[in-house]
Amino acid sequence: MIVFDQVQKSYQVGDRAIPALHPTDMRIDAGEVFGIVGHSGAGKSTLVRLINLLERPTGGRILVDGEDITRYNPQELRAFRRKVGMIFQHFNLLSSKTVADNIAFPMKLAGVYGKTEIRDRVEELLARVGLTDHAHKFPSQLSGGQKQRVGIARALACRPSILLCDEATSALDPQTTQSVLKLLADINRELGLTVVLITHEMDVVRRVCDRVAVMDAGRVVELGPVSEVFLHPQHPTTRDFVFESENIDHRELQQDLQKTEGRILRLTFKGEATYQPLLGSVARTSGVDFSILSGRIDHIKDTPYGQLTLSLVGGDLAAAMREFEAADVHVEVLR
Ligand SMILES: Nc1ncnc2c1ncn2[C@@H]1O[C@H](COP(=O)(O)OP(=O)(O)OP(=O)(O)O)[C@@H](O)[C@H]1O
Repeated sequence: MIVFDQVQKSYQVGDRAIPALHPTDMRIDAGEVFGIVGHSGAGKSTLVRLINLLERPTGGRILVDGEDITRYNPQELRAFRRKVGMIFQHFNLLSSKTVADNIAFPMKLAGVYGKTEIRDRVEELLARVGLTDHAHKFPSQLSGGQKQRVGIARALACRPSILLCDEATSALDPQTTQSVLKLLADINRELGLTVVLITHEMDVVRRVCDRVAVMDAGRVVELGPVSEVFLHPQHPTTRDFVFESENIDHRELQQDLQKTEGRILRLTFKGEATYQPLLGSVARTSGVDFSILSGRIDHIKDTPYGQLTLSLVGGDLAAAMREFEAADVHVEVLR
C-alpha cells in the first residue's frame, strides 16, 4: 500500500518556489489499478514521480508498505527502486540495444542477477508481452505498440510490486491503446502488482482502473471508485473529462433540453439492471410517456452500465421514479 501523508512538492525556479502539489493525503491499495487524470500541468507526473522518489517531496511522508521511503539511505533507495517499474509515453528505449538487451538492461544495472537468470527472465518476458520473434530487432524496427510492450517487459524485469505508467498510451492509436491496456490489465490480475496510471483520457480510466484521482492545479479534487466518479462526477473538472470522453457538448445538450417538454431525468443502470426491459413496464404501470434524448451502453472495467436521458410527461411521475429506484436504477432529476 502507498500512503501520502500531507505530501507536497514545490519546484525552485530562481528565487521562486512553484507549487506543483499542494499538501495531499491519499492511499493507493496494493494490487489495484489506480488512475490519475488531469489536464496538462495539473501535477500528475509530479505526483507519480514522488512514488519512486524521482522527485523528492518538499513536505510530508510517503509510506510504502508501512515504510517511510523519504528516510531511506542510498542503498535502501536503490533496492526500493527495483521494486518500482516505470513506463513512459515515448517508451525511452535505448536505440543502440536490441529488444532483448533493453529488457535485460535494468537487471544488469542492478548487479545482483546471474547471467542465466537474466537470460531466462528475458525469454519469459518476451513471451509474456508477445515479442519472442522480435528479440534481436532494434527499437527503430518496431511499431509504437511493440515499443511500449518492450517498455512494459523492461519495467517488469526486476519483478516490481508497483508499476508506474506515465501517459503510457498517449502516443498510440486507439486500437493499439486497447491492446496495451489489456496487457496492463492482464499483468495486474496475474501478477497482483499495483499499477498507477497517469492519463488525460477518462476512457483509459474507464477501461482499466479500479479507482481514480482527478487532479486540478496541484490538488486532488475528486477521488473514488471509477464507477462512482465516472457515473456521478461532482467536481467541474471531472465533469469536463467525463463529457469529453462521451463526446457530449454540454452547451448543445442544454439547448436541446430547453426545447423539450416535461421532467428530464438521467437514469444510470449498472450491472444486470443494464439489460432489463424496464422502460416499457414503467410506462405501462405509471402511465408516464417518455422520449429518449440521449443514451449509451458501455463497460466500466468488466461491469456493464447504461445511461439514458429521458423527458417524461403525464402519468404518475413519483410512481415511475419509485419503480426505477426499486430496480436499482440511479435517478437524477435534471429539470
Ligand atoms: N522540473 C520542474 N521545474 C519547475 N517546474 C516544474 C518542473 N516540473 C514540473 N513543473 C511545474 O509543475 C507543475 C506540474 O507539472 P507536472 O508535470 O507534474 O504536471 P502534469 O499534470 O504531469 O502535466 P503534463 O500532462 O503536461 O505532463 C506545472 O506547473 C509544471 O510547469
